Amino acid sequence: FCQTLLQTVFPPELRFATVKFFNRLFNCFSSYCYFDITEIDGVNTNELYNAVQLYLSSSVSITGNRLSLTRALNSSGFTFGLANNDSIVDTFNGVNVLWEHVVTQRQAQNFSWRPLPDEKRGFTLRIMKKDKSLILYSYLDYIMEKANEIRRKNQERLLYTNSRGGSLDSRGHPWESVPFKHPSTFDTLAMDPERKKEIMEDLQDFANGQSFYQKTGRAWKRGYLLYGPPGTGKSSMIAAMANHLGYDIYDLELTEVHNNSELRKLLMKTSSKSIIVIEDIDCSINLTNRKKNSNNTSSRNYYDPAAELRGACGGSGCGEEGGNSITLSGLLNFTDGLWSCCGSERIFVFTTNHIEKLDPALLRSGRMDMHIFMNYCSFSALKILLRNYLGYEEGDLEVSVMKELEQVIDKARMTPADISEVLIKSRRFKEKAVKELLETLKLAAERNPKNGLLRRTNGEVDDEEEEQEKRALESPKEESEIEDSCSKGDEEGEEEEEEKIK
Ligand SMILES: Nc1ncnc2c1ncn2[C@@H]1O[C@H](COP(=O)(O)OP(=O)(O)OP(=O)(O)O)[C@@H](O)[C@H]1O
Ligand SMILES: [Mg+2]
Repeated sequence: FCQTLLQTVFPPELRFATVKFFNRLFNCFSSYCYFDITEIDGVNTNELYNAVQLYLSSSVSITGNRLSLTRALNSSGFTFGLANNDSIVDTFNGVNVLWEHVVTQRQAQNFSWRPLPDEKRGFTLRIMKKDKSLILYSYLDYIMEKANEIRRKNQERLLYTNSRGGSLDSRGHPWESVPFKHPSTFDTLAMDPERKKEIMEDLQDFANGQSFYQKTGRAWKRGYLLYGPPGTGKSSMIAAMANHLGYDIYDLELTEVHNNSELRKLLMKTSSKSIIVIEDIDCSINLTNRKKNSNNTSSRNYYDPAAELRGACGGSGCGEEGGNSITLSGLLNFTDGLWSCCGSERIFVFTTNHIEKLDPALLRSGRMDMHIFMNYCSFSALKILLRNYLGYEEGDLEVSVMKELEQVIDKARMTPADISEVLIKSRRFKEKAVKELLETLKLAAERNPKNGLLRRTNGEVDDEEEEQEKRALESPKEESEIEDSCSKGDEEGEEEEEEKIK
C-alpha cells in the first residue's frame, strides 16, 4: 500500500530518496547486519556462494518441507540445498545466524560477453551486529573448510598406480587412475575392537591435526607398517583407512620405479589427502643391508655410500648407483626426507608378511609411526565375521557353541581370509556354516604344529602345511613383541645377506 501511495503521490527522485532515507533509518535501529553472497560476482563465479550452498546442504535436514536436490558429475552422493527464497538458522560458536536463499529474475540482457543465467541467485547472511566481529571471518573460514570436506566426500575416490613403468600420459602424469570402490570399512574389518578403535582414533587425530603438525614443526604425514601372515586383512585395512578418511590411494609398485629421481617425481605428482601404499615391501625390492658395502655391481638393490660418493663426484646418477637403481636411502627420503613434505596430509602405508626381513632403518621410530600386527583370527575378530557373513549378533548363537569356538580359535591359527571362505560357502544355511566352521577350526587346531599335535600319517608333510608351519614360527605373536622380533629378524636377515654376498 505504502509503495502504491509513494508511486502515485511522489515523483521518482523524491521516491528514491525517501526509500533510501527509510532504509538508513531502519538500518540504524536494526540490531542485525546483512551480507549478500551472490552467485556471480561481476563476471566471475563466486566461490563462496558454492561453498555456502554445500555447507548448508550438510545442515539442512532431509525432513525439510522443500529442498533442492542435486547430483554433480562424478559425484557419489546427492546434495540437498535450500529451495528458492527459503531460510534456515545455523549456529556457530553458540551464535545464531540466519541464511536466506534469495532468487530474483534477472532483467533481459541486451548483450553480454558471457551469457548470465536468467535468475539472480544469492545467499543473504543475517548476523546480530554485536556478533559480527566475533564470528564473521572464522565462520566464513569454517564454511570454506567444511565445503571442501563435503566436496571431497561426494567425489568419487581414485586408486592410482604407476604400473606404466615411468612413462607419462598425455598430460604428463606418471600415475594411472581408476575409480576406487573397495567395500572394506572398519565396520567390516575383523580385528580386536580395542585395536581397531585405537587405529581409527589415530587416523582421525591425524586428519584433524593440521595445527598440531604446524605447531610442532613436523611434516603433516603419518606412516603405518602393517605386517602379518597373508590373508589377515592388511590390504583390507588400507581400503578401510581410505574409506574412513575419504582419501585417494596411490599404490606404488616399487619394481616399476627405476631410480630415486623417478621415485621423487612420482611423489611430487601425488595429491594431498592421500594414502601412498607400498605392498609387500620385502618382496617388491631388496632393501635390506643399507650400510653394507657391496662390491657386486650387479646387485642393483644395495645402497652403497661409496657408490653414492662416486656418483656425486662425477657419475651421472648422483646417489643412484649410476642412475638406474632405487635404494633404501631413496625410499627413506621419499617417506621422511625433505621430499616427503611437498604437499601435505599424506599417509604412507607399507605392508609386509615378514617384518624380520626389513632393514632396521625402516623400522626405527619416527619412520613408521605405527606398527600394526595383523594376526590370525581371534575370538573377537571371529564375532565380527559371524556378524558380517551370517548376521549373527552377540548372543544369537548358543553359549555352548560360542564357548567351543572360543576354545579352539586361537589354537587353530586360521586367518580371517580362511574363515571367511568357510562362512561364505554355506552362508545360506547359517547353522550348517557354524558347524562346518567349528569342524574346520578343530581340525586346524589339531594340525597346528604349535600345539604339538601334528600327526603325520605317512611321515610327510605337504607343502602347504610346511609353509604354514614356517609362517607360524616366523610370525611374532603380539604387538609388544615387535621390537624383539625386529632385532632378532634383523640379525638373521643380515646373516642371510652376508651369505648371499659371499
Ligand atoms: N581382518 C579381516 N577382516 C575381514 N575380512 C578379512 C580380514 N582379513 C582378510 N579378510 C578377507 O580375506 C581377503 C584377503 O584379505 P587381504 O587381501 O586384506 O589380506 P592381506 O593381509 O592383504 O594378504 P596378503 O599378505 O596376501 O596381501 C579379503 O578380501 C577379505 O575378504
Ligand atoms: Mg594384501
